[in-house]
Amino acid sequence: MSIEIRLENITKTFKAKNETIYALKNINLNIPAGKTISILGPSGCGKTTLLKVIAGLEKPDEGKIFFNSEDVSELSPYERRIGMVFQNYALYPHYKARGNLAFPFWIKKVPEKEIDEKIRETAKILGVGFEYLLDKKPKELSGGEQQRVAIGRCIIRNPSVMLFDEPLSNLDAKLRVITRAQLKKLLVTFNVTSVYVTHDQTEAISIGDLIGIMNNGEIIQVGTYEEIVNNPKNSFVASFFGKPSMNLLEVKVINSQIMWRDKTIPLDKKIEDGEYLLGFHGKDVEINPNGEIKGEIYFIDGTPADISKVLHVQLEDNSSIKIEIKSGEIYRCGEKIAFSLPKKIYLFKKNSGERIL
Ligand SMILES: Nc1ncnc2c1ncn2[C@@H]1O[C@H](COP(=O)(O)OP(=O)(O)OP(=O)(O)O)[C@@H](O)[C@H]1O
Repeated sequence: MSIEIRLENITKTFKAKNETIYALKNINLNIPAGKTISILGPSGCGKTTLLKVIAGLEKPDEGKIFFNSEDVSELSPYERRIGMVFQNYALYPHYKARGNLAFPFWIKKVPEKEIDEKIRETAKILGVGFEYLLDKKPKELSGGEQQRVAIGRCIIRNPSVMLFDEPLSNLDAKLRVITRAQLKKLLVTFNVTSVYVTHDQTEAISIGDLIGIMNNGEIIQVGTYEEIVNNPKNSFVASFFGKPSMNLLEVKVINSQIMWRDKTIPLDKKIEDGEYLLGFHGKDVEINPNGEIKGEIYFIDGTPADISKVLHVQLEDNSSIKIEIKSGEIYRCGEKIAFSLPKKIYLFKKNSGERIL
C-alpha cells in the first residue's frame, strides 16, 4: 500500500560563519499516496535539504514528518524504508548489477534462492532489457543503464518512499529522454510515493503528478502544470515557471487604470495606486498589423519538429516579451511585428510579488 507523506511546519537551519541560513522555512506539504511530486526551484533554494529531511538524513530544527498517520520524525532512513537515487549512481564497482541488487540481502544472510526471486521480481518491474544488464559490471554499463540499476537497487528493498535528486542530470540529452520515460512508467507501475528534485522544467512536468515550486527555503506553490501556469501565486512563480514563462511588464496603476508607456488600460476593479507588474501569457498574444504595441523579433526558440515556437521580441522601450506561435507560422529574426495586449491579464504588486488580479 502506498504511503501519504505529510510535512508539518518543517524548519531547517545551518550555521555558517556567524550566519544562520534558513534552508527550509516552515514547510507544510502533503504528498498524496502513490503520487510523484517534482520539486523545482533555483539553486540553493533548499531542494536537496527537503529531500534529506524527508529521508531522515537531516534532522529539522522544528516540525514533524508523517508517513500516513505515523510520526517518523525520529526514525532513521533505514527505519523509514527510503529509496534514494542521486545524480551519481553510487554503484559498487566490483559487483555486477546483480551483486549490487543482492548486496543488502547478503549482509542480512538472506538465502540465495530468495534473493534470486527478489531480483527476478525487480527485473519484471523494471521492464524490458533489465535482465540483460544484470550480469554486467557498472563500468560496462552506460550512464542510463547504471541509473536503472541504481533504481533497481532501491526498488528491490520495497521502499515506502522514493526520493530522486537530479537523477538524470549526468546523462546526455537523448538518454535523458529515454530514461525519463522508463522512470515515469516505473513510478506509475510501482505506485510508490516519490519526490523528484530537478532543475529541468520539462523533466519536472513529465515526471511529476504534481509540481512544487520552491524559493528561498519556502514552498511557494504546489499544483499541476496547468494549475500553476494559469494561476501563479506570485510574480516569482509567474516568471520562473512555464514553457515559456509569463511575460511581465513594469506598469503603474493610477485611478484604477493601468498605465504602460503611453497606453492606458482601464480596470473593472478598484486597485490601490502604485507600481505593479502586468503579466500575460505568450500563447494569448495575437500578432496583427494593427496592434498598438510594436517590436522586433530578435530570437526564435524551437525546431521545425516542435508544435509551437517562441518568438522573443524586443519592444520599443527595450523590454522584451515572448510570443508563442504555431510551428507552421513563418517569422524571421529582425522582422518587425505588432500586437495587442491579450484580454487575459494578471497583475502583481511590484515589491511583494503578490498577485492581485
Ligand atoms: N551542510 C550545510 N551546511 C551549511 N549550509 C548548508 C548545508 N547544506 C545546505 N546548506 C545551505 O542551505 C541552502 C539550501 O541548500 P540546498 O542544497 O538544499 O539547495 P538546493 O536547492 O538543493 O541547491 P542546488 O539546486 O544548487 O543543488 C543553501 O544556501 C546551502 O548553501
